[in-house]
This record gives sequence, structure tokens and C-alpha cells, in this order.
Amino acid sequence: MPRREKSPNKSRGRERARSKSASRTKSSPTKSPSRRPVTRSRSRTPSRPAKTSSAAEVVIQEVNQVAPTPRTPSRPKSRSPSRAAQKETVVTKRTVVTSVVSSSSGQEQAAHTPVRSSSRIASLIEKEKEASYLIKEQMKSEMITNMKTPPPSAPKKKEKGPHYEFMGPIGAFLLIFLLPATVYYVNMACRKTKCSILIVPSLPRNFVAAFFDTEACLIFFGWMAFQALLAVLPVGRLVDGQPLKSGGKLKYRCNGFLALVVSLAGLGVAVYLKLPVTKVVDKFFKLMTVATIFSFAFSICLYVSSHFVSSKKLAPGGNSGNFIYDFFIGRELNPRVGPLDLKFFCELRPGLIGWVMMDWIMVLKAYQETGTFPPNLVLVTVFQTLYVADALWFEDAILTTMDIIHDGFGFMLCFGDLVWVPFLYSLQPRFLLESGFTLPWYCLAPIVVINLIGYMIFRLSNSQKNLFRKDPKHPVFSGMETVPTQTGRKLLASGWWGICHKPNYLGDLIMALAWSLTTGFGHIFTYFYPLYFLVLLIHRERRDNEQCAAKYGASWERYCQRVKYRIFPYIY
Ligand SMILES: NC(=O)C1=CN([C@@H]2O[C@H](COP(=O)(O)OP(=O)(O)OC[C@H]3O[C@@H](n4cnc5c(N)ncnc54)[C@H](OP(=O)(O)O)[C@@H]3O)[C@@H](O)[C@H]2O)C=CC1
Ligand SMILES: CC(C)CCC[C@@H](C)[C@H]1CC=C2C3=C(CC[C@@]21C)[C@@]1(C)CC[C@H](O)C(C)(C)[C@@H]1CC3
Repeated sequence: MPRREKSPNKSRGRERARSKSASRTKSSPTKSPSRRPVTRSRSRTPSRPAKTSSAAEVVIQEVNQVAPTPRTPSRPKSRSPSRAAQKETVVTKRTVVTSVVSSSSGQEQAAHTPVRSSSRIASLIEKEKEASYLIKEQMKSEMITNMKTPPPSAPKKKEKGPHYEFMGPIGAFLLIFLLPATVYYVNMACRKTKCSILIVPSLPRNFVAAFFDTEACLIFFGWMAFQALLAVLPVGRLVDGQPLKSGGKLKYRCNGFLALVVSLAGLGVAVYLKLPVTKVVDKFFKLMTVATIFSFAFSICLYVSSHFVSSKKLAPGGNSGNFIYDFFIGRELNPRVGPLDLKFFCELRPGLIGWVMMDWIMVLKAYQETGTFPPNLVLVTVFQTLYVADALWFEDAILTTMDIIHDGFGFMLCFGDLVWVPFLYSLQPRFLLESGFTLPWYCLAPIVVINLIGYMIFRLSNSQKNLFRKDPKHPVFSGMETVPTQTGRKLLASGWWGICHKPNYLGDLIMALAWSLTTGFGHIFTYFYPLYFLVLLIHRERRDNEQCAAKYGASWERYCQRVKYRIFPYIY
């Protein structure tokens, strides 16, 4: 295949070739098959040694002959950035052209035998059609590449404003107040007898005493310090993060599962020693207030300190220049204090482990109050413990999530990790503790099944993708459909990832539903978690979809054509 230089005229040349090729396909091919250059070029050179090439390549060769790209003779030989970009485009082109949907078993078709029969001709026509499709794909991908790397001579595009998410600064401003208000409202509306949106929470007379005390401060900061200490212990694997914009990779200490075990064991010891651990539940609202104030203060510190780091350390999305928006989304990607990575720590340790601790303390309190272990309270606590234990066992998988790679560490994640997760995700157990609501075993059995199904989908799909990212050549992927991309990475288009774009979200949502089912059907707010989660995951899927479209261009489109549904097969 002749090497071709990229030039501004190239696309036009190829467009011409494409229309010629298309018109050839349209004109009755059986009548004049020998006029097609594919046939001609091969029958003219019968003595050429047989070289295996794909049908698409053959047609590309043919296109090159029909419409040779005008060369730019005076182009300097030195490897300028634009030239490097051109080379990259050539490589991209080849990747996309050679196989669009390939099979890992490597069964790519090779066609280079002289045309002898009409069936052969028909098959070549088929291939030509395919190749013409591939050319289209290639052009799309090229357009995307060109969009990313404009030639130096191209006129400068009008600067676009920052790309905002969450409805921009106004959305961010509203969320900064709405999120804390929601946590308070939902928890205050969930009382002993009812958990309903219709209950307007009444504010206590002595507001400060009801929502704040120094003991709660001590518990909160003691807990944070204890978890931070466990996180920096030189125990557990040191795992490399994803490559950074600034080059290199950060290292992360992964000992989260150990931290969970130590924390739960510590709780066991405290109970054995008859320490007043149920104070934590009694001071639920006070702890929530301390955590909320801390989140605001911490996010302000993060915002201020982000102005003292190099621009390479900033998150791609949180550097818009708008104070409110950047404060909410977070400016710095991976803020660290000594060995402690603040975002990684907050996302997995104090909030997540704190949530499970709170659940078990509620079980203990229920036992102290009633002398029994309410089965549905125990069940939902076991489910949530399994969920958190899973997250910490597969701790390093979080290093590839958009929170760690893409989002900065600002108010959204800070508040989400330290307040939203522990104080809202524990709503069902808190309701069960307060209301004493129970369910018979024949209602609990199907809930166990639903949770297990959800967990299986969540875990197996996450593990399949993680393994595929680590070792795409692993034997389990042989025979599975994949979509190659111009980045060199492939997208898995069968197995769990051939059912819908986010099988892991589907499993997560099924589990969320199972947790709420333990509270029966009488109280809408105990379904707050699955409802909010549905909105969060639909929004998150769309954000990820945008990011993948930007990353993978035409290949992502191809993947979306192959895998039609986003989260719910046959529905959405
Ligand atoms: N409990 C909670 O509150 C929350 C839980 N979660 C859970 O966290 C988990 C991780 O979620 P999240 O990080 O959002 O999303 P994913 O785990 O789905 O990761 C998305 C990334 O995976 C890669 N990818 C997407 N499709 C494919 C494919 N077909 N083949 C190979 N790679 C693909 C892409 O990255 P690349 O190509 O660069 O590898 C993409 O950016 C989920 O299970 C979710 O349910 C998430 C948010 C909140
Ligand atoms: C309050 C806002 C509207 C949104 C806040 C979002 C955060 C609560 C979530 C963003 C991503 C999260 C993840 C988990 C918990 C919730 C947050 C912080 C996660 C740690 C839960 C356990 C999973 O197994 C996981 C895959 C490790 C999750 C990663 C993302």
C-alpha cells in the first residue's frame, strides 16, 4: 500500500474516490465486473507474489490509484508536531480501516485470489461495500483527529467558553445549598412512625444544642484521624494510578479492606468493653452537622490551595475561572498531604466505612432497645456491609473511575463522600431502627435473591472490564467481540458489556432497590436512595458517554451501534 502524505486536499481526493467507488457499486456490477479496478488491478498482475491483505486495504489501494493524493513537495522532512500528528492520522486510518469490529480470535478475512467466478465477484462487491463503509468510518475518525490537532495554517477557531456540567455556575450554586438541605430534610422527615415527603420537619427550639456539640466534633475528628492513620500505614499494596497529564503516575496505598476489618473489630472490642458506642446514633444529627461544616471548610481550603499548584495538576473540568463552579467541581485533580491522597482517602475510607459502622451500631441499639435483632435491619446491614467490603477489596479499581481520573476534588465529592454517603445511604437502617418495622421470612427471601442478582451483575461486569483493561489478551476474551479504537485500546462489545453500556450500573441499581425493599412499601422516603441513584447514574452515564465519545471518536459510535442500550436492556 503506497504511503500517502496527508494534505488538505486529501479528504477531497478521497471524497472523489469514494463517490467513484459508490457509483461503481451502484452501476450494475454483474454487467461489467472487469471494469472495476479491484478486478483489474489484480488480473493485471497475476504473477505478483500473493500477499495477504484485507478487502478493505485492497479497496484503499484501489482508491489511491483512482484518486492519487496531490503531494506537497516542499514539506520539510523534520518531525514537527504537525507532522507527528499526520503520522498519527495515518496510523489511525490503518487501524480503523483494517478492522472495525474485530474478533479477539483474530479471524480476519483475507482476500487476494484472482476473480474467477461470479460468486467471487459478488463477494468482492460485498467487500467493496464494506470497504466503502470503512472509508466513511475512517474519514469520521480523521475528522475527529483533525478537530483535535488543527493544522498550523488553519485559522484559529473562535474560543469556546468553558464546558460546564451540572447546568454551570447557577446549577453549582443551587446544589451547594440543595445537597445539605436534602440530607437534613430527608433524615428529619424520616421519623419513628413515618418516613414521608409530606412530613415537614419541625425545627427544635434550641437549634444549636440540637444540631451541634463538642463531643460530636471529637468523635468526627477522632474518626477522621483514625482512618487517616490506617490509610498511611505501610501495609498493603502500592498501586500505580493512571498516567497523569503532567507525566508519570501516582502511587496509591491500597489497604482499605484491612481498614474496614480493623474498624469493625474495634467496634466489637468497644461493645465487649461496654463502651457507650450507641452515642454515635444518638448524635446522628450533630455528627451530620460537624461533617457538613467540615466539608465546606475543607472544600474552601482545597479551592485556595489549588491556586498554588502547577496548572498541570488541575482537573480538566474544574478550571473554568468561575469561582462558584470551580469550588463545586474541584480544581485540583489529586491533592495530597504527604503520603495521603485526599480524594482517594475521602472517597473510600471515612464516609464509606463510617456508613457501615453506623449501620452496625444501629443493629446494636435495636438489640439494646428490644432484646432482639430485627431480621430486616440485620439483612440490610449485611447487604450494605457486603457492598462496602467489595469496594474496599477491589480498591484499586477506583483508580480508573472518572472521579479519580477526571473530576477535581471540590465540594461535590467532599460533601458526597463525607456527608451524603454516610448520612443518607444509611437511611433504610435508621428507619428500621426508629420504626421497628419488620418483615416475615417469606418476604425477606426474595429480597435476598434480588440483592444477590444485583451483586452478581455488578461484580461480574466490573471484574470483566477491569480484567479486560489489565489484560485484553486474556483467554477469556478470545472469541469475544471488541471494537478497536485509534488510541490502541479496545472496547469490549460482548459479554456483560455487549448487553448494555453500563451493566455495572444496572447491578448497582438492583441492589439499591433490594435495600429499600427491606422497609416495605409504606414509606416513600425509604426509596430515596434508589430514586436518587437512578438520577445520579443516568447523569453519570451521560457524562461518561460524552467523555468516551471525545476519547474514542468514531469507534465509540461504532460501539454504540453495536450495543444499543445504555443501562436497561430493551428499555433505555
Ligand atoms: N454507590 C454509589 O453511590 C456509586 C457507585 N458507582 C459505581 O461505581 C462503579 C464504577 O462506575 P464508573 O466509574 O462511573 O463507570 P465504569 O466502571 O463503567 O467506567 C467507565 C469507563 O470504563 C471504560 N469503558 C466503558 N465501556 C467500556 C467497554 N465496553 N469496554 C471497555 N472499557 C469500557 C471507559 O474508560 P477507558 O476506556 O478509559 O478505560 C469508561 O470511561 C459502577 O459499578 C457504579 O455502579 C458509581 C457512582 C456512585
Ligand atoms: C451528592 C452529589 C449529588 C453526588 C455525590 C456523588 C458521590 C456520593 C458518589 C460519586 C461516586 C461515588 C462512588 C462511590 C460512593 C459514592 C460516590 C462517592 C463508591 C465508592 C461506592 C462503592 C462502589 O463499589 C465504588 C465503585 C467503589 C464507588 C465509586 C464511586
